[in-house]
Amino acid sequence: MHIAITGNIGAGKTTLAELLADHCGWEVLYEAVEGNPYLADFYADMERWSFNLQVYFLNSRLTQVKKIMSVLDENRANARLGNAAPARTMVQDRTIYEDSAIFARNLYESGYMTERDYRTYLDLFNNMVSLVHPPDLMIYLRADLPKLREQIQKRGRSFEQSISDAYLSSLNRLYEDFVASYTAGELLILDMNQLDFAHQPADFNTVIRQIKSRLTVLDGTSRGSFSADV
Ligand SMILES: Nc1ncnc2c1ncn2[C@@H]1O[C@H](COP(=O)(O)OP(=O)(O)OP(=O)(O)O)[C@@H](O)[C@H]1O
Repeated sequence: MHIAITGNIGAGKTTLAELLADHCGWEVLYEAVEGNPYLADFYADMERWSFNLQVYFLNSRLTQVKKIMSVLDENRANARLGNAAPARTMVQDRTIYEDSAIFARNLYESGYMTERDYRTYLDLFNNMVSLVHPPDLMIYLRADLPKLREQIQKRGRSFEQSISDAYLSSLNRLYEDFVASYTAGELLILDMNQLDFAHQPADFNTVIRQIKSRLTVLDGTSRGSFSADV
């Protein structure tokens, strides 16, 4: 099973992924911030570094997807052979779809990426995404601006403190568009303005119940596909 957590900067994806790993024994593929050679430069000068960062993220996301595909292949082979090994569930902290439909699109629409670079990026994205299966379940963490701000401040990464309200709001608008038209797989929306699963066990139980009920309806459903246009 492949589960993805999607949402704006500071929405709580990493926290949820960690809790799911602890509670359900699922394996998480995190978005590596340490070691990202462009992120700090990008926040200091988006126009200069937008294309470089997007290519970097595309590649790292494809690496994750290849790992997930190999685990799912292994699950299927074990099931075919009647092997008793339990099927592994992989949790992905942000998807390749968000890089294109939200971050790259926002940079292009805000004038931080040229049309030439954006078209090249989309060609690369569409080529890559044709090899990718959507997750079985996508969990969208919806959070308003004050919530995102609070989280970004609390975690205190220095290069993220310069992120503007306008940037976060544009991303939120694109996230809402993305989720409204997402039909490639099962989708669960969690309202992070109301839920505090990191500190309230009752909230975490509610989330777990909702995830489990979505997973039970998955049997027998077919998967969709995804591509992007300028
Ligand atoms: N395609 C992208 N383009 C620009 N910035 C990106 C892209 N993907 C990720 N980022 C940035 O990389 C950093 C990743 O941080 P992290 O993995 O902690 O995620 P996050 O979005 O802050 O999630 P959360 O707080 O919900 O766990 C953030 O600053 C995020 O905005």
